[in-house]
Amino acid sequence: MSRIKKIGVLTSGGDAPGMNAAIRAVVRTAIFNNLEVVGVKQGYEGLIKGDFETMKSYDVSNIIQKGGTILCSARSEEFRSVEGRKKAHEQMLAAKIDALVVIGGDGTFSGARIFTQEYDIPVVGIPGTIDNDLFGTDYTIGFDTALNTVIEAVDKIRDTASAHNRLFFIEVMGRDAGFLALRSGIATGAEAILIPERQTHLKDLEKYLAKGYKGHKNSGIVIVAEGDKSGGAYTIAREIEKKHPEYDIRVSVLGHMQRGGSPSAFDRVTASTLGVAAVDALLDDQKSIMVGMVNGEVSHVSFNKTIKNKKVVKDSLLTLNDILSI
Ligand SMILES: Nc1ncnc2c1ncn2[C@@H]1O[C@H](COP(=O)(O)OP(=O)(O)O)[C@@H](O)[C@H]1O
Ligand SMILES: O=P(O)(O)OC[C@H]1O[C@](O)(COP(=O)(O)O)[C@@H](O)[C@@H]1O
Ligand SMILES: [Mg+2]
Repeated sequence: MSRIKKIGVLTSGGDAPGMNAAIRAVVRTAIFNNLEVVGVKQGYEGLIKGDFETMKSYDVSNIIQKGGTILCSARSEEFRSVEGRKKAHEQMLAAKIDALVVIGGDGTFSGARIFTQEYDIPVVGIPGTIDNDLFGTDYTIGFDTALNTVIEAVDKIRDTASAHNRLFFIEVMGRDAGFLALRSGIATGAEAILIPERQTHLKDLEKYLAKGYKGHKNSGIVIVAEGDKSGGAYTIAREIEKKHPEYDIRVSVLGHMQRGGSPSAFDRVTASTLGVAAVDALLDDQKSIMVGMVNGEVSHVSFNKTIKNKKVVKDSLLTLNDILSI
């Protein structure tokens, strides 16, 4: 029999579509198992301030389809300090919260790992980030929705690019990760994809463009991940413009619209599955783990493993785009 009676749930880091579906699943699974559940507002900031709200089943009605997070999210500087985490622990003791479900990305889990090393509190993580950059899960909640949002935007840009015979550099999110750029590039038939995990030389990019955009096509799309080493879409566009004044170049930075919107069916189902799995794991006395999806099944990966290992970008996908973009 688990000793856990009351759990807290929070969302942290960049928000992602499907976080609400995960909150709903955590709250309802906890109640189903006769646990009390409190929502912690604004991620670790709320934990430090004791910003807690008891949640009932009806508090999570009508949220499965909503983007953002009803609990709000934050990037908390204070939680990075020993004092900040001490305050968070004191607030948890005062509210009699025995365990936590944290929904977020790699940073959120790094914070959770340190917290569980300092204090003996069971914490289970649910991967929620549009970046899909977590080792130990094929998908993170929000990635599929963001991907579809990017695709819709790029398709529209392609229409106007074709009408004017233009070359567009489109910047998508991903400070450290190129998964969104890579998949959206393939799905929109981009002429080139630039991601942080690979160095693309200007000469190679010029070659692609000479073959594709200036070869026989009436438009060109280069997808640039925010964190690409070339310095972002504007920088790389300027470099190409200097060498090729004959190209008609435009830049579009998609920005935070990529993080909003109603979650896709895939993200809703993944979020629901992982929300249930997270509470089940706590009831099973597991701690310091992330629940994820591998080959369609729920996986359990230690925070240590998911933090220390880097999810690998498949070379085969880059090769595939090289073949298809000629
Ligand atoms: N090394 C760390 N120690 C303590 N807390 C951390 C650490 N790294 C991240 N965090 C906490 O997790 C929060 C979310 O991390 P961040 O990287 O912004 O987003 P994500 O979880 O989506 O990757 C940070 O604002 C911070 O409060
Ligand atoms: O909203 P902010 O603070 O500008 O952060 C932007 C970053 O957040 C993300 O959207 C999501 O990153 P995290 O999930 O790691 O928080 C990145 O793709 C992007 O680089
Ligand atoms: Mg992150």
